[in-house]
Amino acid sequence: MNGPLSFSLAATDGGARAGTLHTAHGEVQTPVFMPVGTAGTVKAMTADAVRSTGARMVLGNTYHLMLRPGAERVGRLGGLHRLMDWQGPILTDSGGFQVMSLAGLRKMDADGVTFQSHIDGSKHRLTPERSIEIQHLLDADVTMCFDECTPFPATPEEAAKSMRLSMKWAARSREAFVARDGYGLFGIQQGSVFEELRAESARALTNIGFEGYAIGGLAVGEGQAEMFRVLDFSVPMLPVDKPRYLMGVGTPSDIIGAVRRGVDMFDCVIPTRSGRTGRAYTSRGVLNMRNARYADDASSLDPECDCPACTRHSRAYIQHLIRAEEMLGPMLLTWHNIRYYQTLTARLRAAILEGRFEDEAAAIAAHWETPAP
Ligand SMILES: CNc1nc2cc3c(=O)[nH]c(N)nc3c(CCO)c2[nH]1
Ligand SMILES: [Zn+2]
Repeated sequence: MNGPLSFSLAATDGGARAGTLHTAHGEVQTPVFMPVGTAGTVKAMTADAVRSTGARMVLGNTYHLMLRPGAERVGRLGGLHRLMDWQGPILTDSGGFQVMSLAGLRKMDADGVTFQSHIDGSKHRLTPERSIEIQHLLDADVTMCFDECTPFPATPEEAAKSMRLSMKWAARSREAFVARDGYGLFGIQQGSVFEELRAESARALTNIGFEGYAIGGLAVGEGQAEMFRVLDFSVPMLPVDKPRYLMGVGTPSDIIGAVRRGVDMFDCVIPTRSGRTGRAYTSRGVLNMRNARYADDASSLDPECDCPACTRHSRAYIQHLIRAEEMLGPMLLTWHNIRYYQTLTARLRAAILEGRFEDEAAAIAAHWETPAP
């Protein structure tokens, strides 16, 4: 393909959108949910299993991969696609968020952040230039700007200072990014929960110009109502012809509400992390598969799901695997949860294309109300 990663809008239904991302590693239909593959693997899943869920784009993390196995090593070995044997597009986060939430001893300054590895205590430094270089070595189709996710809650003064630093880093990220056909750099809007700061951030990013725009600084403890309130004014500030990516979101109900407000792309650890802890996201709500009530339940985990866990096994078997701490337990539940999230976004996309988004959203949510059997 010629030119940078691009986005084409196929339909809108109210605020909701259906479109296509055109990337160096293929097309991706939106709304899209990207399974998190933090350290170069979607935990407990082979690449074939991830693909069989319908997922076409996954997320990787600069922070984890720079510490282990190392960015230059991943580059020498042919990049993340080669290592993972993943043919679809990969989006990598830029490291700032993970440093603040994971690393030991860290020192932020106007130029970047110095921190200690949570793995072996070794010292590292990330600047916008180094983060962009690492993401290039990883061969990410979508590179994220190096930013600071403003902690929540923040005063307007704290949020303004943090956002303005991220906007300086966004300009330096753009400068450092090496353009390649089908690859793109996304800016990340900050400004916490304050409308004027969100507007200032959107203006700064639009003036620099990016292939996509992320909404950062949310899903940090503000709660769903506050997140939706902020999205109501933040999303329309972003260019209508570029993809909007809400970072770190979320539950199925978060995703429906954010799609309603014009968000196109999502990533979240919920389906993978909760799968490993025995929680299943199903058409009838969330089931805790450790629960004794499933010991003799020969029925399917989710009667509406076509994944191996739901078509070839029973709730009783899955409960046994989780209780016995068998590896197959997290594998089957992760597989199912990722499949559930892919089915959700595919249903939302189909509904938007047919102008029946609200009906579909209501039908999906109605089933959650029925108490889990
Ligand atoms: C779980 N909630 C969440 N909020 C986020 C907010 C940000 C953010 O503001 N900036 C960057 N670079 N990443 C973020 C990430 C990691 C993406 O999964 C977030 N994840
Ligand atoms: Zn299933």
